Amino acid sequence: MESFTSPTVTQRDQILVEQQVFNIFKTFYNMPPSSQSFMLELQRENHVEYLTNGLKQLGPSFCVLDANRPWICYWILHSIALMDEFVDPELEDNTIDFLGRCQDPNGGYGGGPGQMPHLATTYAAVNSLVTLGGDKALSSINRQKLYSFMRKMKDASGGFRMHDGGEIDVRACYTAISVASLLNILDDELVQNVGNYILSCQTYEGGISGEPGSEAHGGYTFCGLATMILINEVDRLDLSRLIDWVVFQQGVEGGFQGRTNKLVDGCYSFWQGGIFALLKRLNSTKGERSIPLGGGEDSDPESPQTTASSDATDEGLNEDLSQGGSHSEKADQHDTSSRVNVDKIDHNSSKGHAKVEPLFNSLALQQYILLCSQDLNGGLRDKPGKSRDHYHTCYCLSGLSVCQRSWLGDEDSPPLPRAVLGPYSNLLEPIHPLYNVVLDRYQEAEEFFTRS
Ligand SMILES: CC(C)=CCC/C(C)=C/CC/C(C)=C/COP(=O)(O)OP(=O)(O)O
Ligand SMILES: [Zn+2]
Repeated sequence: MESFTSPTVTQRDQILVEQQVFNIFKTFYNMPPSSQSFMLELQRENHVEYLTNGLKQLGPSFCVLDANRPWICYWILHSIALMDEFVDPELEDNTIDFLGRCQDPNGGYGGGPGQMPHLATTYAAVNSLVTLGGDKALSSINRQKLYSFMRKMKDASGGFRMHDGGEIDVRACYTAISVASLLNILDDELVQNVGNYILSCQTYEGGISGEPGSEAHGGYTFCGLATMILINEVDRLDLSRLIDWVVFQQGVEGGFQGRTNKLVDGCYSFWQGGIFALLKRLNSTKGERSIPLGGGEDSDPESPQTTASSDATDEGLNEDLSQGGSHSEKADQHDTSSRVNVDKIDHNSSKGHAKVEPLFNSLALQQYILLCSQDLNGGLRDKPGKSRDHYHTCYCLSGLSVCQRSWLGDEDSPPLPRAVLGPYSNLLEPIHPLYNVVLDRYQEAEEFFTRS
């Protein structure tokens, strides 16, 4: 992965994007209601066609982004799953076989058949197989070898290397810990000192950088926060400053920027939006941790004020960007007693949820995704003027799913229609925010890897 070298944007770049976006909004608001409904509609059929065509091209002759083919599988399969669609059985079979050929005999997955195993493509391949689901896909993963690959990637400092001789960064920590957790092979050896590494990457701004001394960035903040939750050390982070940082990354356009003074981009709908989904669920984790989020003094999950409200309030949905009241208190001491991931976010429990108000403007983000990032012919993009691609399609849709549920206290009930911008048919499948896989696919995998 390249280091971030693109310069801070000039005021002119910023004004140009704002103008472009506001022109889109102006045109939209001047349209008759029937055309407005069309503009806000998720063009499911076109997206599925664009994605399915992409998947069909993944053969030996597919050379574009050659070292990224498991990623292309994941971006496409996850996007299709978010829309509750399926790929046909032959294509599914071919994809499982293809990923099998990317699996290294000594564990882990490379960017294509015969390529050196890499933690990022391992994460993409595993998430792809979990998304496909079923015995053939899930049992194709050699978990024993994968575990030994991960041990080889573990550095004495506690961090992980992306590949043999590769860079150590927060991405590597997240991809290793996420995969190990999902496959039920996470243990003390893998976890050791990861928390210290992530902690050393939280910057003065409150967000998390890719490596110590770099700039806070949404992609790394998501990775760092998810990792800390998975290893049960989240309360070591300064969550209050992290929240302050992330709420200020939402632009006037409604979309998120990845870092301070940069342009908004559709993919941060998930990298930044997913952070809110993680924070929202911290109060519903099993165990003793309870972090008050936007509920101020209502930190007791059993108290009447904080008992889950299964729906959003009218007042709340009409509010503009809600930045919440008091944020988290740092716990006095972190609990490392439970190294293995017993403290996962519990999506099956409807008990103990704090009253939820999003800490970001969920409707404004949905508007940015649908009006500015959506290519009506299929696929989603960074911003107006850019081309659609599978990466942005995946992360815009993942962000949209997060937005649609950002008011839900009880994840088991469907969102209110007014929490979903555009027609209710825009509603996407829920994801597990720690792994970014569709929730029911995660549940199938969890069950499979618990018993096998
Ligand atoms: C699981 C996994 C591998 C996660 C990776 C998360 C991550 C770091 C995402 C951001 C990657 C990206 C394309 C940054 C753009 O930097 P830029 O400088 O071109 O753009 P900017 O101006 O928006 O910062
Ligand atoms: Zn992007």
